Amino acid sequence: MTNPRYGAGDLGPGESSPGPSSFPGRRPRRPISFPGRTAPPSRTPSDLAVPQVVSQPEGALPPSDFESVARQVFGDRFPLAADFARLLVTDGVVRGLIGPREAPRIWERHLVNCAVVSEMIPNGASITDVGSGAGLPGIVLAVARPDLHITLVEPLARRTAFLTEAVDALGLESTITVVRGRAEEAAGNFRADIVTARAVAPLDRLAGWCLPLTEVGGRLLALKGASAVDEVAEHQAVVAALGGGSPQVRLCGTGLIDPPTTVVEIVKERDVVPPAPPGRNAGGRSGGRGRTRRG
Ligand SMILES: C[S@@+](CC[C@H](N)C(=O)[O-])C[C@H]1O[C@@H](n2cnc3c(N)ncnc32)[C@H](O)[C@@H]1O
Repeated sequence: MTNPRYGAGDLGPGESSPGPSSFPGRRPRRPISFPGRTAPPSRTPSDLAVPQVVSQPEGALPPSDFESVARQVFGDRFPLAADFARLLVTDGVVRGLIGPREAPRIWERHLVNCAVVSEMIPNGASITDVGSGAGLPGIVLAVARPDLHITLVEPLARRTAFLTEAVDALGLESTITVVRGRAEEAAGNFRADIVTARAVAPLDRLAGWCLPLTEVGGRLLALKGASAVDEVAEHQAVVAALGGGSPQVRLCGTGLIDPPTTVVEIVKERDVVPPAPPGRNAGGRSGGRGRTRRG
């Protein structure tokens, strides 16, 4: 079973470590096909007399007892959500981005679980999704909310290739940008009203990566599992030192999904100059406690 703290994406065999950062993102192109949506085979007149049943891979459509919830959450974008689901349970599984056991629960545990977070996102907001993996929650939010402008930050080439192909296949090029790199390397390159992250890192590390990418007055929305309350208690002093306000635990999708999605919301109150990495102190030797500000 997937650890909710670390999410659906698995660092499986063959995962490469990130190469040099690539800001802005590369967009390798390789077409993704949609099983069940590809051109039908040529038919003979006798074929036409027999109703064709197109079989769907497991998870491509929501379970019947969950379909009304999925339709309610995605509205008229439900068919696009189904395209993404199909992609995740086919290419996503084959390419090791989604565990095969996630397919039957892809809608409830992943798609709808992420989409309900849009309750907390105002119209037209800019979003940076850190550690998108297979596009959770970034692509899901773009599917549910065409008004958003979303940047997906992901260091692993195998995953950015999938993300880029998925964005193209879903026709989301005008609202999503894929950036290959680590969040901490992206600081200074761009900022967003809201930074999302799901199952990426403990809250202290996450705040250190994400608050520099957040506009002052903007928010970090960290999708967490049952650990949320403990993480807030453990890390709120670090969050404050990083310029964040008091972290609040919110629930999204209450009455729709059980359990609702737990989100730790942190308002960025001020900019903080990050400490220098070890070995970069003024004397050029390791062991320094912080950066010397010049000028
Ligand atoms: C467990 S996966 C979660 C993926 C996705 N958010 C989900 O919920 O399924 C963690 C992701 O964070 C990415 N990641 C790890 N360190 C990162 C960093 N410093 N900056 C950005 N992404 C990072 C990993 O490459 C991986 O795709």
